[in-house]
Amino acid sequence: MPPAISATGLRKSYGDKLVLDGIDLHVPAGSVFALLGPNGAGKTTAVKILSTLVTADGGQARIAGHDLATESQAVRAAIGVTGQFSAVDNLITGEENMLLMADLHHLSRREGRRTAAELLERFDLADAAKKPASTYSGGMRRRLDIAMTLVGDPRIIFLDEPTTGLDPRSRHTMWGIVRELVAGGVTVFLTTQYLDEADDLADRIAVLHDGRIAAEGTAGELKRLVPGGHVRLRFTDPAAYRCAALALREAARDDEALSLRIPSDGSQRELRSILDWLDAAGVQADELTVHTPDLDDVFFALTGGAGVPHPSEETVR
Ligand SMILES: Nc1ncnc2c1ncn2[C@@H]1O[C@H](COP(=O)(O)OP(=O)(O)OP(=O)(O)O)[C@@H](O)[C@H]1O
Repeated sequence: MPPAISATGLRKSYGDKLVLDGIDLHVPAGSVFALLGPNGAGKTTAVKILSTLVTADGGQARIAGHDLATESQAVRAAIGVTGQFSAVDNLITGEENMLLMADLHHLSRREGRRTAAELLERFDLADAAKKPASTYSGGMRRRLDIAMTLVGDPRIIFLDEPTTGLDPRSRHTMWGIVRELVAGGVTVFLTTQYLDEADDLADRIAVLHDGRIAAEGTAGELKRLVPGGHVRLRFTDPAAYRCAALALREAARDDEALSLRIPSDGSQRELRSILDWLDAAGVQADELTVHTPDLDDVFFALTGGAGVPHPSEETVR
């Protein structure tokens, strides 16, 4: 099977603003690929190019085995796109939107009704089917958008920031939808600004920064790129803290918080040696936290941003 997407050297400028400065992408069929980047990084531009909506200034790409430049019709037939440039018409009902899509795909009236009903049901929109799309919540609208895309039974789906602006429950619903699509053999190319989303959903992740792919790999591979693993010991007794700080010379001190940060890969061996040392010195730490690098570390290391708080720490008391 050809890769779902393979692109080399994609370039795009708007006026004198260089948005994509030669990016390579390779997405195996049946996988989830996340293009990760902050606002304005060029994610939407990449999606628009790969889905034939915008022409690249340079580079080549094949989508589902078809050349993007010379076989754009075949590319269009193989893909579905949903995202910031949503296809949902707010003035008509969810069902009417679906039937319009069915018409566009030349389904018979009967087939169109059946497909529409099936998809509306699948995306939990059956109850709202007869209401105008303008009354839908953000989550419902995204679900309708995806349902409309699926009318054409695409093998590759582009989801441009599928969860931006959604509440946590709708985000998780959307993640479930992506997993279902992939279980059905669809390839998903998604863009996101959320590290947890890429971590959770994607087989491979590319970080877009300054118009280039700053790094690409599995979440695990990316996390191994950056240092940042450490063990943090927290004390409530200032004397115990001082005693530990004097002995553990490699530790970074935070005198105010009475905490020590020791570089560590978080392995059992290293944890044991820290605990052994504490025991031998008769020092009692009140809290021990193991921090392994997460995608935040990767992202900020690659894009030069400042650190952010880490919700993924595991605390042992
Ligand atoms: N049609 C256009 N004309 C001029 N500039 C554009 C056009 N489309 C995008 N840009 C610019 O290109 C840059 C990348 O935009 P793009 O929408 O691809 O970013 P993005 O990563 O998808 O960000 P966002 O999350 O905000 O959508 C931005 O600076 C944007 O202002």
